[in-house]
This record gives sequence, structure tokens and C-alpha cells, in this order.
Amino acid sequence: MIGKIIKGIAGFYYVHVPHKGIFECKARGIFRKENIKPLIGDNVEIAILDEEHKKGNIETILDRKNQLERPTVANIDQAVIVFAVAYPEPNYNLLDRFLVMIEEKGIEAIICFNKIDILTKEQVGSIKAIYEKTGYKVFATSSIEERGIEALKDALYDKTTVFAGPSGVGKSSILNLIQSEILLETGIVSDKIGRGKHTTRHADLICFHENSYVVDTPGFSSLDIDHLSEEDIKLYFKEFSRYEPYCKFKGCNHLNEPICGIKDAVKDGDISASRYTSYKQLIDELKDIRRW
Ligand SMILES: Nc1nc2c(ncn2[C@@H]2O[C@H](COP(=O)(O)OP(=O)(O)OP(=O)(O)O)[C@@H](O)[C@H]2O)c(=O)[nH]1
Ligand SMILES: [Zn+2]
Repeated sequence: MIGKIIKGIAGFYYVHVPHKGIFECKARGIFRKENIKPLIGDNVEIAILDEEHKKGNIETILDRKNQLERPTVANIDQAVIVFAVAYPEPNYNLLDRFLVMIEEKGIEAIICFNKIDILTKEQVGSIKAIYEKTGYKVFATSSIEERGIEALKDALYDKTTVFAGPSGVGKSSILNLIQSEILLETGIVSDKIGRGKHTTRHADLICFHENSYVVDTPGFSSLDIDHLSEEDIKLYFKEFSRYEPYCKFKGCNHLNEPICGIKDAVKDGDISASRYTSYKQLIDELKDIRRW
């Protein structure tokens, strides 16, 4: 049977098998055979030892598609970056850093602006507009008024999703809503394992629906960009590439070059000024790092 490791405690792994429930497993033999340690998020093949008491043994770890560190979690499909529209005020440079990190990992990014109850519809609209041109999915939610949660949730089915974002933006509030609705709908008892504050280096997955998992401690604890190159940054501002053919110089950095498709797109409003500002800031930051 194939399941997913959602939690690990003291040598036991808790494996969620869709439509069957959660099995408490040991990983006897695995270390020896494959010389790899099972991770939260691993898809594993288990042998059932005791159906009634839901006990099993992990036999095989299936190939990992990716792995995030600190905390370590495997096979992430996408990341929801949550920012508040206010309290705290959105820091777009920080948001764009998150996007760069997520692009680097090669996973999908979704943007969620929460606390929309605080601002007018127009104000929220202009914040969303900054990112709608990027091609990322953008959601607007209020966990207090339970608005927009359904639409966000629809984007999470059949995926494993990390929630990332600064402190106080409402990640836990959103996750609680996603989870509790599902508990009512499906009767899956996840006993809310994995909720609460993590100080450790591991995170638990919360299964909110068959084949659908969320994790609220993302592997983006460091947003340092010093290991990246300027080329990487260019690439990770993914809406830029469309306009690159209009740059006069091959390898254009979109900074001081006289004829630049990206700068033109910013002028025309096709690329958000805010995104371009973040781009320049990140490139400057890299140059500063290199200088030392
Ligand atoms: N007005 C408003 N306040 C909200 C909303 N969502 C959350 N809050 C409040 O914002 C504060 C932070 O919410 P949390 O859900 O703890 O935020 P978090 O992102 O999980 O924060 P950390 O655990 O520090 O990472 C709480 O006081 C919430 O009541 C919202 O949609 N609207
Ligand atoms: Zn250019």
C-alpha cells in the first residue's frame, strides 16, 4: 500500500494512506537497504502488520521529487505565500524574495493576500494587480470574515502545499479554516496533529482531504540570496522573459542598457513597477555581497 509520511515521532512514522487512514509504522530495514532516512512528505510503500490497530512497516521510499530544508520536508508541489494587505503592511521586496526562493526550488507559487476585511475593495484590487501581471495565481482572503477561503482551498486539492509568509499575516487562521471545513466534510480525523508552534527542525503535514496536504512551517527560513547569481534572479522574475526579446543586447541586465524590453514593459505597465524595483534591489544586493 502506498501512503505519505505526515509525522514522525521517536522512531515511528505516521503514514496516511488515502481512504484507509493513518498507520503507525516503523522503518525497519530501510536504513540498511537504501541508506536513506524517511522524511515527512515521503511517499512510501508500507506493509500492514496489524490492520485493526493500524500498524505497519515502511518497505520502500519512493523517489523524491524535491526536498525543502529547515524544516525538512519532501515532495512539495506548491507554496502559498501569505501576506496581509495591512497589519502588517505588505513588504513587496520580501514577497518577491519568497517568490525567488520558490522559483529556485522549482515549485509552484501561489500568492494569498489576507485580511482584506481591513481595506476597501479598490485598495485590495490595486494590491492584487501588482501580481496579476506576473502569471502567479493571486487570492484575496479574510479569515475573520471567511471570505475567499473556498477559492484558495480549491487550489490545494490533490497537492502538498507549504504555507509561507511573515509572522502575523494570518497563516494559522487560514489553515485552521481549511482544515476544519474539511474535517466536517469528510470526517477524516487528523486530530489536528502538526498544529501549533514548531521550534524544531521538522514539520508535520496536515491531511485535509484524501491526497491533499498542507504544512505551515515552510522550508524558507532563510531568504538569503547570496548563493544565487544575477542570471538566476533574472530567470526567477519569471514574467520578464516574455519581454527579453525586445532587449537590444543579448544578456541584457535590464538596468542601464539603453534599449530594454523589460524597462519598456515597466513603462507600459505590463510589468509592475514594484516588481522591477525588487529586481533592482536584489541585483544591487548581490553586487554588494560580491564586492566583499
Ligand atoms: N482583520 C483580520 N485579522 C486577521 C485575519 N486573519 C488573521 N488575523 C489576525 O492576525 C493575527 C495573526 O494571525 P495568525 O493566524 O496567528 O498569523 P500567522 O501568520 O499564523 O502568524 P505566525 O504564527 O506568527 O507566523 C491574529 O490576531 C489574527 O486574529 C483577517 O483575515 N483579518
Ligand atoms: Zn533588458
